Amino acid sequence: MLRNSLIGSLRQIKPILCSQSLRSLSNGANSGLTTIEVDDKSGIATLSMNLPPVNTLTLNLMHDLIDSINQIECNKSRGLILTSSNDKVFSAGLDLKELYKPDQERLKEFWTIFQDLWLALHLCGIPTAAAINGHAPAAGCIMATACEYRVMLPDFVIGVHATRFSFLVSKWMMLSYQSVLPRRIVERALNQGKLFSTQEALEVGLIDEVAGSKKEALAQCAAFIGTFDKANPIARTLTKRMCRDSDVTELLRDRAGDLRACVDYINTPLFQEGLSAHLEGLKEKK
Ligand SMILES: CCCCC/C=C\CCC/C=C/CC(=O)SCCNC(=O)CCNC(=O)[C@H](O)C(C)(C)COP(=O)(O)OP(=O)(O)OC[C@H]1O[C@@H](n2cnc3c(N)ncnc32)[C@H](O)[C@@H]1OP(=O)(O)O
Repeated sequence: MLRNSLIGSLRQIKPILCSQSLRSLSNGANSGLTTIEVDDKSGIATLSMNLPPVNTLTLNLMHDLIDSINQIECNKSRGLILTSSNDKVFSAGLDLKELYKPDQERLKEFWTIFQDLWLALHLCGIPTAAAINGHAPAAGCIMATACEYRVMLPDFVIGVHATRFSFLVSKWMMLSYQSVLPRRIVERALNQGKLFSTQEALEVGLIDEVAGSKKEALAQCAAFIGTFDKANPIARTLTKRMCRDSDVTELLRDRAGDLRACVDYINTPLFQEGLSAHLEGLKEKK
C-alpha cells in the first residue's frame, strides 16, 4: 500500500493513512515469521526475521517483512533495525527451492515480492540499520545493503556469491551493492562470487562497524539512528529518497521487464544445472 503510493511519486512525502496507535505493533495478518519490538525509551523498532533454520527468503517471510516495515513506518518509530532471531545466520538469501524447477506463476509472484521487499527497504522513510548477527550471503547481503548502516558480528560471511552457481543478479541488486562499495570492488567481488569475512567487509566498507555481541550491535545501530536527531524527519525522508532515486528508478521504470528477464534466466538449463549442483552441495555438507 505504502509502496504503491511511493511508486506514484517518489518525491512526495508518503501519504500514509495509518490509523494504528504508536506501539500497537501486532503482527496482524502476517504469518508470524517476523517480530517487532519497540524500545520505549528510544522509540526504535527492532525487526527480527524468525524463520528457522536459516531465514531463507520464502514468499511468506518476504510478505511478513514488507508488512512489518509498513507497520513500523506507520507507527512513527524513530528508526528500524533489521536483525535475525538466529544466532548464526542473518539470512541465507532467497529460498533456492522456489527457483528449482519452478511453477511459472508462483515464480512470478516470488520474484515480484522480492522486488517489493527491496523497494520497501530502500524507500523506508525512517532511518534503517542492519544488525548482522550471522551469515548474510546473496539476498541476505542485498537486504543489508538496502539499509543505511551495517553492524556485523565477527566470524561470519557476507557478499553476493551468485556467479559460483551460474546465477546472475538483476541490475537493481547490483546497484544496492554499489551504493555501499566502490564500483571496482563490486565488479570484482560479483565476478569472483566473493563472500567477505566480517573483517574483510569492514576493510572494504561493506559494513560500518563490528560488534562483540548482538546486544552491542543493536546498541551501535541505535546510536547511528540517534545521529539523525537534529534533522527534520520530513526533510530527512525526502533527502534519503532523492539520494536513492536513481537506483529505485532503475527498477521502477521496467519492473515487468526485470521480471521477464529473471523468469527467462531461471528457466535456462545453465541456471537449473548450477542450482541443482548447489543444492546437492548444501546437502553433502552434512
Ligand atoms: C538479466 C537477468 C538477471 C537474472 C537473474 C535472475 C535470477 C537469478 C537469481 C539470483 C538470485 C540470487 C539471490 C539469492 O539470494 S539466491 C540464494 C543464495 N543463497 C545461498 O546460496 C546460501 C546457501 N546457504 C548457505 O550457504 C548456508 O546454509 C549458510 C547460510 C551459510 C548457513 O549454514 P548452516 O548454518 O551450516 O546451515 P545449513 O547449510 O546446514 O542449512 C540448513 C538447511 O537450510 C537449507 N538452506 C540453506 N540455505 C538455503 C537457501 N538459500 N534456500 C533454501 N534452503 C536453504 C539447507 O539446505 C539445509 O537444509 P536441510 O536441513 O534440509 O539439509
